Amino acid sequence: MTSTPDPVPALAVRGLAKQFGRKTAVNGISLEVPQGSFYGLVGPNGAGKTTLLSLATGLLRPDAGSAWVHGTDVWARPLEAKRLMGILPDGVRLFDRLTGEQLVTYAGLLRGMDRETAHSRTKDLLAAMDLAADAGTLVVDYSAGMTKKVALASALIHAPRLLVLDEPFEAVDPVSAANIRDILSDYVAAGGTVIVSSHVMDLVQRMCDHVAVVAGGNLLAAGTLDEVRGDTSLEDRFVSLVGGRTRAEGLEWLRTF
Ligand SMILES: Nc1ncnc2c1ncn2[C@@H]1O[C@H](COP(=O)(O)OP(=O)(O)OP(=O)(O)O)[C@@H](O)[C@H]1O
Repeated sequence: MTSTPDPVPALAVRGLAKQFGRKTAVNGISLEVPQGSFYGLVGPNGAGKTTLLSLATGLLRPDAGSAWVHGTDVWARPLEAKRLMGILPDGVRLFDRLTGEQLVTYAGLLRGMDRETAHSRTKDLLAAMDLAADAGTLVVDYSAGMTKKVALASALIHAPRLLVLDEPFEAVDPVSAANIRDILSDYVAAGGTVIVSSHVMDLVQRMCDHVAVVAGGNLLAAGTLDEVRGDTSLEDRFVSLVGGRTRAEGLEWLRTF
């Protein structure tokens, strides 16, 4: 017996747009993220990646457009949609006067988990993130990379079907990053879907099977990794799509010694 693939994308967005004053951060983007994909979102600084992910996950209200998670309208049925998602937002404040252990457990309790399950999953997650020794430390005293990891643990605790991770590897050491990559790969192999935004092309190229390139609030390319990069590297394709390579003219004063 052959099973037919589920045609409902893990995330679908149509015509998402957001303006901040006169700045168009996201300029009517439509995109589909297939179930079971490891999807990379890349773009230069200020491209609109964080804004796009915030609009798509219900953190920021769009001026126009819609988003669906596994067919559930994010803005019409937010509770249902959020139950399906684990989100690692960029730069959002955590309850940092809790210890790492309290914060992750609290995330589980907020998701309606019983205390025992929340405790045991917290223990597993802190060990997987190499934070077990700092479980009792206040999050405010964590380093940037430790904070990123504890936020990721909080996003994973309810075993969501879709993980949306904004710059998950920023400030994370290479050993922890490799451990996190393994966790995410296993999660995708088990049928979960991951969306990561990243500036690190090499990482996206090694980890992701799909990629979207965003610049100036527009979607420049999207598809499987091979469709987007063609026969070049993702980095070369990115530079040719986005442009912006400049010679350091006007900085002659920096070479006067
Ligand atoms: N709250 C805000 N108020 C005003 N402008 C904003 C706000 N958030 C984002 N912007 C602007 O929208 C544009 C897109 O920003 P966004 O943070 O989405 O980019 P990004 O691709 O995530 O960038 P980076 O890779 O540097 O994190 C930028 O020009 C930014 O200055």
